[in-house]
Amino acid sequence: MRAKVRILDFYSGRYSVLINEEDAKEAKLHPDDLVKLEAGKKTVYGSVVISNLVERGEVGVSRDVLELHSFSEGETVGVIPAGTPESVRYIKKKMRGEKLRKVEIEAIVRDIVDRKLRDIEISSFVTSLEINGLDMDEIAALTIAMAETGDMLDIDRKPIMDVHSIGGVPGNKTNILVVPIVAAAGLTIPKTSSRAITSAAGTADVVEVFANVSFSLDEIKRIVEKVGACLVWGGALNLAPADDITIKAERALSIDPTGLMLASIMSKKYAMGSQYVLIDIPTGKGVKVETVEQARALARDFIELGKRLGQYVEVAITYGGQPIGHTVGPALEAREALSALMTGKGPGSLIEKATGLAGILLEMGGVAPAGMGKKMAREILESGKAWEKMKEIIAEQGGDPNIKPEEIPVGDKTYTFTAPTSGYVTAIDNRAITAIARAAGAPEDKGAGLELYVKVGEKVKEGDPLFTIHAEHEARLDQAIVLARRTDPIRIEGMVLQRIGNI
Ligand SMILES: O=P(O)(O)OC[C@H]1O[C@H](OP(=O)(O)O)[C@H](O)[C@@H]1O
Ligand SMILES: O=c1cc[nH]c(=O)[nH]1
Repeated sequence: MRAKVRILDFYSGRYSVLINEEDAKEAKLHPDDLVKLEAGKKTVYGSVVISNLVERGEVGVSRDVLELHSFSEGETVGVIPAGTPESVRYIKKKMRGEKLRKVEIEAIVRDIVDRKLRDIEISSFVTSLEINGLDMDEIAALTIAMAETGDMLDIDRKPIMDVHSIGGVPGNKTNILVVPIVAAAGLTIPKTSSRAITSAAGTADVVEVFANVSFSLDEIKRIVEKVGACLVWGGALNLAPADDITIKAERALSIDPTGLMLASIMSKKYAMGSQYVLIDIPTGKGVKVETVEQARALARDFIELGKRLGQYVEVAITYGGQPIGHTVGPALEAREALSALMTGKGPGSLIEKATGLAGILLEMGGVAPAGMGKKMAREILESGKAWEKMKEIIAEQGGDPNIKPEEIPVGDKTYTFTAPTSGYVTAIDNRAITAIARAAGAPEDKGAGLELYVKVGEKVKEGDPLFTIHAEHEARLDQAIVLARRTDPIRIEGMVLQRIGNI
């Protein structure tokens, strides 16, 4: 059928195409059927919503659809039932645990990018990868398909360095320090990050507190050519565009299937033209990788995938047994990261990890002799050169380089938990900390999160503060308090852990 476009002022979080009830009956269209809107050479896919909000002969498009193509009011378009895409058959094949061929993976990625696959099918794909996994041939095919369905950055500088964490550990603002340290040493590092996947704040969510993170590829090229670095959100670019779409499904399920994680990270690095890549694998209880053996196996996969893509990859297995630094949540983490850059001082875990990772990159990039990278990274941080570089990045990304970290607003609805007894902190539950920060509203509410006052091994007295929850709304604070009471995320014990009787 042909119909006139009516622009409807709503976002539905999906690509909604409204069809009048009578028209739908005649065209045998049902709710959630996939339809193709054809306007000249441009084709857009969306899901049918049957509604008399539109007249007969009209097709209503939501604001989401307009993001794919700027239809004009009254424009005549073809509305064509699209049927089930062939790629759904391949998703089912993966559900049965079968290996996918390269062409099948390419078809799935193309259909994700073209929005031919709906949320339910994308969630099924992500779930099938969580359950049945991918082998290295499939991962390489997925990585290349994800990169090649988008744009590629071409920066005329060498070497191009990059760093990426697999995430999972709460408070991981580390790369906000690593990038300016490495760039201050004269290396080029165009860093893209995703938003939170399983955590309460991805690096892009944190940087967005004090600078813009959404740029076009041309703008990124300009920023990186000028200051040697950026800290931007990969999802804003047409860079590996399937990534941000699958991440939405992952975030909703709070899962990050290993094969998809490899492809997600490495497709972004490939598309940015990165030649030397450092991968951070936080390892410990309650994060994505719990044992050093698992971390080593994953490291080998990253290195092998890098070889197939023509990239030199090194991996750092880092301690992830408790949160990094003392803050969790976008604004609180932004305060901590900026203050560490500004003063060269901060929590041991943050400084130690950031200078350790930056040091490896300085050695990989050939500006520090072997074994001297960490020392050089620390000098760059303590001398204020990293902060000067960070100010340049902030200014280029539209933020205020004179920002005062302590003035960044954080959630003013607060509640502090105290030690119920004297003893030692024997464990901090990563998963519970993340869940509490998310219950408080992070990452969407930038001011929500947690401030932690203790680390594992520290001695506390009864009544000492353990952590404060920050929220922007009372209701979210209440939810977070209930969860914190239920999960008891900081374990305090005396030196005698258990008494075993003589029976
Ligand atoms: O912890 P979760 O949310 O699972 O993982 C997502 C985070 O991990 C990576 O960190 P980085 O950008 O390398 O610093 C991603 O880009 C993102 O910021
Ligand atoms: O960018 C990232 C980081 C972690 N996991 C992913 O899937 N992508």
